[in-house]
Amino acid sequence: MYITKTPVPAPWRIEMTRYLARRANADGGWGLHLEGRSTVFATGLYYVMLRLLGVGKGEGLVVRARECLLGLGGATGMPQWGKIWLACLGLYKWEGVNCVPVDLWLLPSWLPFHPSRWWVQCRVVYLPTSYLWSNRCTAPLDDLLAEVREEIYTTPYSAVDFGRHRHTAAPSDTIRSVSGLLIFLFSILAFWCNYLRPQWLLRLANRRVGELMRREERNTDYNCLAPVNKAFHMVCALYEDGPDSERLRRHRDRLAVYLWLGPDGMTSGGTNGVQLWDTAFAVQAAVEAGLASDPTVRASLAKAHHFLDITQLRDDLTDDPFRQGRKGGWPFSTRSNGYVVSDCTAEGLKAVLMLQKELGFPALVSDARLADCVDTLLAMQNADGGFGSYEQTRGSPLLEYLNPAEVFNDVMIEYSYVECTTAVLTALARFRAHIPGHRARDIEGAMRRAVGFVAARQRPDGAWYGSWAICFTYATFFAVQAFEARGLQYGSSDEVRRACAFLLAKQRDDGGWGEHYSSCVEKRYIEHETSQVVNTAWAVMALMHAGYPDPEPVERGLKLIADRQQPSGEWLQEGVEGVFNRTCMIGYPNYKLYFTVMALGMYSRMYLPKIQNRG
Ligand SMILES: CC(C)=CCC[C@@H](C)[C@H]1CC[C@@]2(C)C3=C(CC[C@]12C)[C@@]1(C)CC[C@H](O)C(C)(C)[C@@H]1CC3
Repeated sequence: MYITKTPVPAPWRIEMTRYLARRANADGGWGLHLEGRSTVFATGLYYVMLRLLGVGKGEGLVVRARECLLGLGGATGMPQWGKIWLACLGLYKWEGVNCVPVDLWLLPSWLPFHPSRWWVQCRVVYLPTSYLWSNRCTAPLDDLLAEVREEIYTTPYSAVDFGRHRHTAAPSDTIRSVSGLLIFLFSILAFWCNYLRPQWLLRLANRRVGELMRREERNTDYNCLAPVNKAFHMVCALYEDGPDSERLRRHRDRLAVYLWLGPDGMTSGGTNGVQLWDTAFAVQAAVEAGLASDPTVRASLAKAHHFLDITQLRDDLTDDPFRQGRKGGWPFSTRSNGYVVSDCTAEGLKAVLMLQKELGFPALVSDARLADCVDTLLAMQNADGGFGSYEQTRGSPLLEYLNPAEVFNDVMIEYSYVECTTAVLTALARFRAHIPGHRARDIEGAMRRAVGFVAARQRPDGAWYGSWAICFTYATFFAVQAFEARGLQYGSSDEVRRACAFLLAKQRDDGGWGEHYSSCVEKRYIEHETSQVVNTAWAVMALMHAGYPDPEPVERGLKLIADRQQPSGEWLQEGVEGVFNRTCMIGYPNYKLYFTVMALGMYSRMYLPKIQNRG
């Protein structure tokens, strides 16, 4: 907003500053995520943000943040993604940013390292940043920027030798080191970009990148895939189309979709919301708990049903060869986001099937549209039998050697995930039970290969590693459902028995489960200081899906969940729930509301009748 001279409304300034003040660590800095220790990446960018929001150099929040930043070595240690922003603002020189050449997008797509083969979240970030880097887009220096320049380094700005800091990343920020191969390639590419590449080729590549960017904007109603590429696109729109352009105006109109005003102030979400995902699970929880006969809940389910109907993606994109087929699928948030996600599609499909085929809701979504959904899912399966997030895997894991980001691991290509795979498998099973005539053999084959993938991913200790929430309890909750969908439970499957043994070994004296987010980072089960209702809900549901014969551990877990429910009906916020890229945590504040209800409901459906029969 600062670069494009988009005024920040006064309430936003106040609330964003309040958010940063409430979320600052004791050392004055901020981390990569809500609970993380301070890094140069976060502290440096938030420092600059506070200053641009008008907070004075001498104010406490800013003074403490500056001390923290300089204590961590100053902004030269910023990872590449942060350096790009500083360079756009003229607070860092482009010669100190490793190259992101636009030329990449002119290469033929059969090349094994072509950007179309990268994970879409990564690809969409390097598209606009290639434009910004290759054209050295820099905001004009003004008084404020000139001041801030002098505040973020341990030496005066003029004394920083930026060219020497291309590969510098502070120890606090280095989750992975950039490969020697890439450092070598960077120097060749920099030479090409700086000295050899003819101007006409730069113009051609700029035009190509511009077309691809406009396509992304058009296809997402100017939201773009996520806030990271959205912000870069908005700056590109200024440089390509000018300050008064229609394109920039449309970007401005779509800023607020990412902003979230909560009790701590205003922040940005990782997406334009969690609408489809939360709706699909809330529906499943209500159905699981047998609440659909309650008139209030039924009215709310009817509205959810309408939302599921209007959020389904109804067509494939004809103008974008890089995009996965999406007809009949569901996105994570809203239809305007437009990107199909395998497990969002699966959970959406399950919710619609429950409502329409099991509870007698009207057929808003026709069988033909449900069949489109299944076709799209089947086309997303990977060669290893698993399912990725947005697309089929298109490149080799060797591409990780070309990952230029210091802060994110395993982001270069799509991988198969246990959670996504199970979600799809269970959705296919439910679909086949209701519509047995559509591609029954393909579905059977896909299910067989999917469960094979899940089985192969089980760890020797019986658990599965979770990629999208914390962590082993989450993935194990999914994985046992994959076996259940194939008729395999405690009595018939060794894998399921080992999964139960793992979970039982982690149950705590108070009956709950509590997993700390560092499980994701360190890839081993790490206890939280306290039991967590969300982990507990996943663990007891896993035991129930597994058909674990003894209800006692399940009951003890549910007792903890019930005891923590507030008189208002809600559960209070506990530790952060989600994760991406192994290291970055992300909140899912509704998990504590619907997974708890789902667990309680599942028990009342499965066990209570048996107990009542026993008298
Ligand atoms: C690269 C950066 C920092 C971009 C912004 C963050 C995005 C990459 C994150 C934010 C939310 C996020 C974790 C999400 C997902 C992918 C990565 C996202 C979009 C997906 C869709 C992957 C599949 C998962 O099963 C699930 C559906 C839970 C999540 C939802 C949120």
